[in-house]
Amino acid sequence: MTEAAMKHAPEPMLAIRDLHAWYGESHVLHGIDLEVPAGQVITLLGRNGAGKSTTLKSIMGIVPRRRGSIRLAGVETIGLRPFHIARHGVAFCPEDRGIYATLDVREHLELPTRIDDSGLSTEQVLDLFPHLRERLHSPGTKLSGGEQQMLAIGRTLRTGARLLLLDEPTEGLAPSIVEHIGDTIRLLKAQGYTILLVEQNLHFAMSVADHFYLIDHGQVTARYDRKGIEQDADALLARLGV
Ligand SMILES: Nc1ncnc2c1ncn2[C@@H]1O[C@H](COP(=O)(O)OP(=O)(O)OP(=O)(O)O)[C@@H](O)[C@H]1O
Repeated sequence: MTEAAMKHAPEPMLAIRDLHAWYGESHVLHGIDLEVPAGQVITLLGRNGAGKSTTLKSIMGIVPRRRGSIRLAGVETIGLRPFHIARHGVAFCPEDRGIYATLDVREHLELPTRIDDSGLSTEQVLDLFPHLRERLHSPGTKLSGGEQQMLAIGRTLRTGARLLLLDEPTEGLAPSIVEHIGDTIRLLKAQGYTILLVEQNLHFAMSVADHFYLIDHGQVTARYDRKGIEQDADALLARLGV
């Protein structure tokens, strides 16, 4: 690309450079570099403990100590607090889904802070996940794992965020529900959302993602496009230990 073309290239939705993160004395990310272009689905793959969740949490600013650069649509956020980072249009679905016993489905959907008016209404979320409409007054923890995951994703869509960070959305779910989550991710992508996904299920990841990063010991050790991941899938499955 010429210098002039580079000047006019749009900033990626998310650009991470030389990201380090620590829990107390424990140094767990060792210079992560990654880019998430707007409108794409990117998956982080890696063994347990590799640093995938910590990468997502670092983007949200909820890791105690981090260093490097995390730019959201060109804006540096490494020094910002979580609330301010969220206002730049990013929302996080944690691995434990963050669903409460004391709130019912409707309350979970009415609780999120809206960053602007582009967030879905509760009705629009219920149209996307009709199962939830039938469970509107059920306490969050009485829902099945799949319903909890739909609620966790639905809650992020209420905020108006356009970059969604999903941590292992298919973990522990039955195949038909995994398929529904896959359909939802493809639909969100078609609607222009950008998604950064952590996933252990390689076949699921291959069915939704455009690009893949392999994380090992807090570093990116490989990058694949769709074609590359298909060619390397068997070796990768052995490497991931799944
Ligand atoms: N709150 C914490 N306090 C201390 N160490 C932590 C904490 N959370 C994670 N770690 C450690 O940081 C490293 C990276 O963990 P992380 O959860 O990011 O890995 P992961 O790739 O997401 O794997 P998993 O699927 O097991 O969550 C691991 O060694 C883990 O034990």
